[in-house]
Order: sequence, then C-alpha cells, then structure tokens
Amino acid sequence: MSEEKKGFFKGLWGKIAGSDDGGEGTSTEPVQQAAGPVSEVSPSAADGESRKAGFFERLKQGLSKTRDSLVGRIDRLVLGKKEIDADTLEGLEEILITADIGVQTTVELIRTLEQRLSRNELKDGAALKEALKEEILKRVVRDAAPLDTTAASPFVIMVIGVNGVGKTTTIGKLAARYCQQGKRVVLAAGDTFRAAAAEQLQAWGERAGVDVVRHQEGADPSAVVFDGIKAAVARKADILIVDTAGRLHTKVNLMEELKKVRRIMGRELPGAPHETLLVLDAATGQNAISQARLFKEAAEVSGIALTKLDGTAKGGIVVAICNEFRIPVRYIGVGEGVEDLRDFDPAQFVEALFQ
Ligand SMILES: Nc1nc2c(ncn2[C@@H]2O[C@H](COP(=O)(O)OP(=O)(O)OP(=O)(O)O)[C@@H](O)[C@H]2O)c(=O)[nH]1
Repeated sequence: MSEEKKGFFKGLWGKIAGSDDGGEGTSTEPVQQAAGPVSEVSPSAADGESRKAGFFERLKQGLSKTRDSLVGRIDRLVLGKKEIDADTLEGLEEILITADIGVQTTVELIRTLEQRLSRNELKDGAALKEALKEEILKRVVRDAAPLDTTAASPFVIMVIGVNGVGKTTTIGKLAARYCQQGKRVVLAAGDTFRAAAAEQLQAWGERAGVDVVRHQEGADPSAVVFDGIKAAVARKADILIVDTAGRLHTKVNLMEELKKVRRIMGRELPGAPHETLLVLDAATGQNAISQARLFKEAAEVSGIALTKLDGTAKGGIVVAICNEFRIPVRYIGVGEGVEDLRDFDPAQFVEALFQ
C-alpha cells in the first residue's frame, strides 16, 4: 500500500476511534471501542437527538457547495421579486441545469412550476422557492427505501461501479457500520484486476475486525465469490459484501464478468445477490448519469450509493438520479469519515439543501 493510502487510513480510523493518535497501532482495539453496540453509544433519547442534530449539521456542511451553487443562485434570482414571470422561470431553468439536476428533470420541474404559476400559486420569490423545494422532494422521496439487510442471512451485497468512485471506501464504511450494529460481516475482494484493490479491502477489514476473503491478483473473481459465500455461510455471517472490478480490458468484458459473478452467487446461494449496489461519484456530474444508465441496463442495479457530495457543487445529481432511474438511493457520502456515509433520507437531504 502506498504511504499516501496508509496515511489516509490512519487519519480516517483516528476519526472513528475519536482518538488523536490517528488510529495508530495494528490491533483493532481502538476501533472496537468506538464501534461498540449502538445502545452504548447513545444511551439516552437526549443523546440520540443531539446526534441527529450533529448529523444534520454535518450533512448541511457537506452539501454547502451544492447549496451555494443551487439555492444561493436561486435566492439571488428571486430575492425581493414581487412577481414571478416567464423570465424568472427561464433563469431558474438555467440554474437547475448548471447545478446538474439534468435536462429531463429540469424540464419536468419547470413545466410543473409553469402550471402552478398559471394557477396563481407562485405570487412571489419565496413562494417559487417553496414550490421548487416541494417538487424536488416529491421526486426524491418517491422511490426511497433504506436497505433492509435482514431479509436473508447471509445477506449478500454486490458492490459495482467504475474505478475511483469510492467503492472500496464505501464497503469499508458499511462494514464498520454493520459491525457497530453487532452484525457479523465478511468481505470478498472480487476486484482481482487492480493490483492494490484486495490489499485496500484487507486493510479496511482488519481495521473493522471483519474477515476478508481474497485471492491472488489476476485470479478468477468468481472463485473469490465462491469462497466468500462458503466462508459467510460457514461463519454464520449476517452480511457478505462483495467488491468487484471497476475496469477491465473492455466495457463488454466488465459487464460479462459482473454477470458471471452474479450467476455464481445465485448458484451457490439462491436469491443472492440480495442487493446490487451501484456506487457513483457525485462530483462527476453527468458522467454519473451515463454510468447509471450503463450499469442499470447490464447489471440489475437495485440500489445506489452516491459518494463525494461534500467536495462538489454538482449535488443536484441526486435529484436527477432519483427522478430518472427510479432506483432507490440507499446511501450518500458526504466526507471521508465513517460517519460521513449515511442512509439517504430524502426529507433531510432537501432540508439541508434549502436551509
Ligand atoms: N470527500 C470524499 N471522498 C470520498 C468519499 N467516498 C470516497 N472518497 C474518496 O475517494 C477516493 C477513491 O475511493 P476508493 O474507495 O479507493 O474508490 P474505488 O471505487 O474503490 O476505486 P478503485 O479501488 O480504484 O476501484 C478515496 O480517496 C476516498 O477517500 C466521500 O463521500 N467524500
């Protein structure tokens, strides 16, 4: 592992353990301390409330660039407007498109707002902003569904997505979070194509104190998955998370391999994978939309994780993804810490965006 990656892991796990030593040391002790049962972390309802408030503030902070580029510009457009007209809606249309809400969703939103305008529902700038917020919420809430991992045991999550979107980090964060909930987790390093992928996953596994099934670089990913399922069943794991390659020699190869991996899973454990989680990098904007289209067609995606919403002004992509693909967004990533991968809560998201 590169020094840079080592440094990253140290910093990250320092944050989880809440220690200043940067997560120093090889034992999993500091992690287990912080990753105790949830009830120990939040013993009272008051603590629960303050944690919730803390989460919301962090979400707001994570979304600050998007809020500035979207809501900040809308505020400037409508500020003090006593009347809304076609020009205002045209200005709004441009803002929505440049904030990566996507052409299709923008056109729908503007059409709906035009109808509301013609019904005299948008009397001023504040009413327009409120109506937009409502219409966005309608579209992000429609298919929202948190991932229920109790539907099977082991519950198999196959994680897919192109290189660099945050797949391994997301798997690591999920493993740590499920461990916190007292679940038994196994990871399978199905990305045998990229040299450091299994190593990176192993590091996450060690830190979270979960088993990682891995083979040599270049091995057949299906063999890793086969062993992963055997290990998860033998160890009575609640959850098996399978990493997959994000890049192969060609796109066709990649999709064929994902299909093969899926076939093997289903053969070894009927019903698996129970979730095919597509990871997308929000900062790539419209590229994330193209990736969603490609993977949806070829890989039976059942849920989406959108990462890196913190570093980007392109957070409008969440709205586009929810509205255009009708696949539930399960998680959003708003930072590098474990706490920064969170369940996607549409109402909270829209509130954080507009506040
Ligand atoms: N700021 C921020 N960075 C993130 C987030 N999620 C992942 N990252 C960073 O994105 C980079 C790439 O993440 P990886 O998990 O290595 O991505 P990957 O998809 O597994 O990439 P490959 O292993 O190359 O296939 C890392 O530096 C992560 O820390 C997020 O929500 N916010």
